[in-house]
Amino acid sequence: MKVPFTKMQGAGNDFVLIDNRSLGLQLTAEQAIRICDRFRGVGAAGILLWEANSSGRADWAWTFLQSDGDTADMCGNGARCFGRFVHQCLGHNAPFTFETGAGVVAVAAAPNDEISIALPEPKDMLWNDTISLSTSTSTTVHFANTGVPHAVFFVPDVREIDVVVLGREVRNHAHYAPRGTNVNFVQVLGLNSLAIRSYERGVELETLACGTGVAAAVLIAARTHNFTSPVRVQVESGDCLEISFEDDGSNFSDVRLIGPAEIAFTGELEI
Ligand SMILES: N[C@H](CCC[C@H](N)C(=O)O)C(=O)O
Repeated sequence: MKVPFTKMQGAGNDFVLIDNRSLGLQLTAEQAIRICDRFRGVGAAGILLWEANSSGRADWAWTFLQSDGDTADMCGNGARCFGRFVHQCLGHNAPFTFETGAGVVAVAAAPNDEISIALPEPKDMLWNDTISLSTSTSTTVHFANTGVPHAVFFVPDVREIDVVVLGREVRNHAHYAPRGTNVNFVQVLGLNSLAIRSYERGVELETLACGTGVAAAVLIAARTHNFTSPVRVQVESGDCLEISFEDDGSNFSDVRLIGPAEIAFTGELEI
């Protein structure tokens, strides 16, 4: 079966998008791994399937498969790419909602040809937690689930971090078992300005950007470094992502991720 796809990237986090509204495609883990393979397939961090929503809670739904073949509840950069893809296919830029494993996400066109998404309400936030690592027995770590789980470490210089080695240790740490966590190393550049490098579960490597990780880092910084909305975050690709939010001092709401989402190329998969 020939399946048309669009390869997209948002701040360097890349995805294969498929309009599955009428195809009835159900990809196996092996197929997803093959498609995402950078040598044998298209190459991507994940696959996003655009589907009809059956719950009545949103306009559309997606299925999100990562490059290891597993599913994940949410993806911030993927959601912006999904927004651009749906806009492109429908031929207009009207706001819409879609259902993810983490709840309903709202998409809107933003200035400068960017896309804005409203993330699910953050949960399980924990700051100034400690974890013992091979490099130090008591390291301060913060945590937030912004659709998917994120550990956050503040470091003096993100360039000095071995993201793959340290990220993998934390991702597989007993502290976050059994589901594991994404891991973010964050440098404060100034008030309301961060640089970040992220190790992603499901890709099992550093990626060039992680949108939900950026959101987690910003919300933690609001509590630990008095950050206020909006916050600009420099990601590993060199792009900048923006997070805006409402904060009543104890709860966050209306958390939005704004940034680029671009089509790289289109093609046909043989499935
Ligand atoms: N790249 C994503 C996160 C994917 C989620 C995933 N890596 C996991 O939690 O397993 C983002 O932009 O938010």
